[in-house]
Formats: sequence, C-alpha cells, structure tokens
Amino acid sequence: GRFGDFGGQYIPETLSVAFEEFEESFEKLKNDPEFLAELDEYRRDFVGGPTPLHKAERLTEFAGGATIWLKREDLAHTGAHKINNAIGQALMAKRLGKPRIIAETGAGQHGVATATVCAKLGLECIVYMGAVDCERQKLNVFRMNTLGAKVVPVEEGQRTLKDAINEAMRDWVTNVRNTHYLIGSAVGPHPFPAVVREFQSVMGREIKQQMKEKANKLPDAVVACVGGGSNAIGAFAPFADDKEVKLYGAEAAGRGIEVDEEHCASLTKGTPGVLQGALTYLIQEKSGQTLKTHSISAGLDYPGVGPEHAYLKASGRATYLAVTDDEALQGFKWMCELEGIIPALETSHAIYLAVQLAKEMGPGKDIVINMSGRGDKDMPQIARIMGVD
Ligand SMILES: CC/C=C(/N=C/c1c(COP(=O)(O)O)cnc(C)c1O)C(=O)O
Repeated sequence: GRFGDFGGQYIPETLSVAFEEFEESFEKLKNDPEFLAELDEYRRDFVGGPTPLHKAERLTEFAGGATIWLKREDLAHTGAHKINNAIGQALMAKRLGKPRIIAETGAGQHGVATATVCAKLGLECIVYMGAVDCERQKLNVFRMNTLGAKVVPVEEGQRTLKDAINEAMRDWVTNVRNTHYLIGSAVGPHPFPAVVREFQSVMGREIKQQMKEKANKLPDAVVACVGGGSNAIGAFAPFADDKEVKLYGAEAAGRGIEVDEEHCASLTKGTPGVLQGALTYLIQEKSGQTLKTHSISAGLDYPGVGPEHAYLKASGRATYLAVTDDEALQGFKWMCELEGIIPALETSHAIYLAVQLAKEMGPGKDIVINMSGRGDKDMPQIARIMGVD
C-alpha cells in the first residue's frame, strides 16, 4: 500500500479488521465483470457519463497558445467528480453489509454525492462538516439535508476539512461494525488512496478516448486542481505511462505561500509526515503539528495531500504549482465570461494555471483542464467578494 516511500496504513488497532475486509473486497471487486458493469451503468444512466470534452475556443484565443480542452465533470450528477467515488464505495459497502455510511466534506460536494448515493441505495448517511465550511458552502448543506443525510457541524480545530476527517475517523472507530467510512478524496490509510484513484480514473480514461476521437492524439498536458487529490489522480492515472503527456496539479496558495497559515500548498511548501493514516507531504511545524491553512475554496483547504501525489512529485512525473486566491478568482472570471461556464472555486485554480501553461506551450499543442465541479455552491461567496450581494 505504498507509493514509493509514501502512503502506508497508520491506523488504530481497532480499525485493522475493517481495513482488511475493505481491502479484500476491493481486490476482488476491482476486476469483477459484474461489479464493473454495474459501475458503468451508474456512470452512464445515473451520473450522465461520459461527460463531454470540448474545445474552449475563446479561452484558447485569449491565452494565445496551446488549444485548451475542457473535461466537463462539472456536468456530472450533483455537479462534481465526487459522485464517481461515492458510487463505487457505496456499492462496496452494500456488498460488505454495512447499512450506515459516514463521510467528511469540505466543499460539500462529497457530502452531497454521498447523500445522493445513500438515498439511491437505501443507506443511512451522516456527514461531518467543519462549521466554517457549513457556512461558506451553505447551499450544499441544504442539499444534503434535502437528500435525507444528517449533517454534523464540527467545531474542533479550525473547523474545516481536516477537522471533519478527524471526526469521521473518531465515529468510525466506535461504529466500525455496522459503518463504512466513505472517504471523499485520495487520502488516508491504504487502501483508501488506491480505491479512490480507481473509481476516479473513469475521467482520465474518457479524456484519453475523447482526445483520440476528436484530435487523434494524446493531450500534451493534463491540468487539475489538487485538494486531497482525487480529481487530479483520476485524470492523471490513465496517462501515467504516456511520458509525453505532462501532468500539472494546481494547489491553493491562498493569500501567498510566503506566509505560514495563509495557504494550503502542501506539495510546494510541505514536508514529509504522517497525517490521518498516510505518509505524505503536509504543512507542519517542527513538532509535527499541522499548521493552520487558508484557501478561498473549501475543497482545497487541507494541510495534507494524497500520498500518490507526493510520489508523483518526488518522482518528477507530475509538476505542482500553487495558485493564489486572487489568481483563482481571475480564472473563475475568465471561464464565466469567455466560455459561459460558472466553475467551482476549486476548479478555478486549475483554470488559471492552464491559461499560463497554454501561453508557454504555444500553438499546436493541446492541454486539457479537468473541470472538477460547478460553481453554484460558491455564488454567495463570489457575490460578497464582487460586492453584488
Ligand atoms: C472530500 C473533501 C473535498 C471536497 N471537495 C473537493 C473538491 C476538489 C478538490 O478535491 P480533490 O479532487 O479530491 O483534490 C476539486 N473540485 C471540487 C468541485 C471539489 O468539491 C468536498 O467535500 O466536496
């Protein structure tokens, strides 16, 4: 369960049986034709996949370089990529006979995705969400409640994603017998990062297929934002062996990476350490205590990162660059005004980075942005920032 030196399974003894049975179930199911057929059916008939891949004509012209393509995962059911992982793990939980599902959420998209599949499959759903995120992603709290989930505001720590994960893990240790912890990103102890990557890789496989159909080539670069890293690893993984395809992750530089506690650029400014069950890069002080973080986007506001990204950085296979709040807002505006798409603030970090890269790469090259989610959830925050609320 390692990615180079990274990853591993640093868990309390009480969870070892649950992890063993989850890993066994995954090893069996990941090649099981019937399970894979069921996943395909959900992707097509419930999620609305394959999500479109199309040229961003005006954004390309504006950037003045490589052709920019958009992988429209924002059009997936519930409005983000999170649904792919939620369905896969919920179907596994059903097979494991676990009637109770818990989840953590930051942007609320994973919470909504989990509540959605629990309604569909008849599973109880409890979502832990930092009190700060309950406020800034209020629309998604309403949606979770409407879908029948119980949202538990978390008042610990800085009351954002890391704190929600801690509470979910605390619940799981107590209720592991009848409960599956449906983790929302490619983080945590083995096999969570591998399981989440597997379920999210549908995006990268579709990108590869669609680029072949539309341009008869591989993309020269794939760009995705990186919070815990699930939409990025899902877009990147199918290209791992295609060395000519460059992989870029956009981290959150918040108010700037020069100042501690003002960013979440774990790969750019972090150091190796163990966080929430995995050895990865994290923003920590000498004692190993994680530092506070800031990002305009709740879904990137996390001091760690998935261990597979730590490995991709260390091995040089992927490049991670930090994008500030203001740059993300710029990317947000460009996508709205040039392509008629209101993206999530998380996704906006990748949009800004892709425009910079397109300039550098020049005409004749092709770059794909993994449009991880839509921006409905962010409209109240955007309205306040633009002074139109
Ligand atoms: C699981 C915690 C992260 C959440 N969202 C993260 C997120 C992200 C970043 O998460 P990753 O793909 O896992 O890095 C990107 N785009 C959108 C639209 C997101 O909502 C959530 O709770 O919805």
